[in-house]
Amino acid sequence: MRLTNVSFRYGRRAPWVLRDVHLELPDGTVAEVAGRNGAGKSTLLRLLAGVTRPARGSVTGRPAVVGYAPEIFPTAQPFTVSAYLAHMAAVRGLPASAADPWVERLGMTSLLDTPLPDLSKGSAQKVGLAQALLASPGLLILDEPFAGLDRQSHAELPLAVEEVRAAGGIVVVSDHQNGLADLPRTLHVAVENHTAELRATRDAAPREASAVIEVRVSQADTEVVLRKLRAEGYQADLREDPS
Ligand SMILES: Nc1ncnc2c1ncn2[C@@H]1O[C@H](COP(=O)(O)OP(=O)(O)OP(=O)(O)O)[C@@H](O)[C@H]1O
Repeated sequence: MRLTNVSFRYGRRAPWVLRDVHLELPDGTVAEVAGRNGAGKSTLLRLLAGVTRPARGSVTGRPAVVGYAPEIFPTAQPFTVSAYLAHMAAVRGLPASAADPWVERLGMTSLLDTPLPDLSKGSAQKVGLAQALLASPGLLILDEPFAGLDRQSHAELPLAVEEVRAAGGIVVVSDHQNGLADLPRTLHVAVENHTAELRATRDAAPREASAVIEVRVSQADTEVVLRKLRAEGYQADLREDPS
């Protein structure tokens, strides 16, 4: 996906927020967007997501399915959580059950009958994440996704990000909370002086000397065990049973 000469301002006489941005994001990458407050991170994320169109320049190669979770989820909508997620699935031509795995992984089952305006900030954040993830996006844009999240969803989100990346997708995240610090192969995008630039790749912090432990589990438990280990920050891989 590529931004070519992209410029944007909020109104014809407003100052430019971004000018002549050139940015290339290869498939299968996670890009972390950083910059001071007001630098234009959220604006860049909206341009990438296609929610906002550039005043000048072009965005090409955007994957067909885009999931976008804004910094603040708009709760002033006349839906319960389940009705909202079913609606968002239907908009994407999917059955309501498409949201089920995310309802479970983000620990939202008890919220399903809650009207959106009654949600706490953290719960609203989860609904925003679930609607962004439910269609298996090829481009996932997350604006400060860790703010206000509880422990379960805080642990689950890096796994979700890694799944999108591993499937060849692009993930772009602004993340003051550093919730993705352990993910390898993260690109770093600096937003400053009205532009956005790729900086050196930040690899995950080098690990201390490591060891491999073999754990045998029943076929049915593999997904659960892998997820738990990864949530704890371990590198866990599935190996065919040679016996
Ligand atoms: N809807 C809007 N109308 C007018 N100006 C806006 C609008 N949204 C953002 N801006 C302005 O554009 C600039 C960039 O804002 P943006 O929200 O993209 O920055 P940010 O880096 O995400 O900031 P923060 O870290 O505080 O979230 C700021 O000067 C902001 O005031």
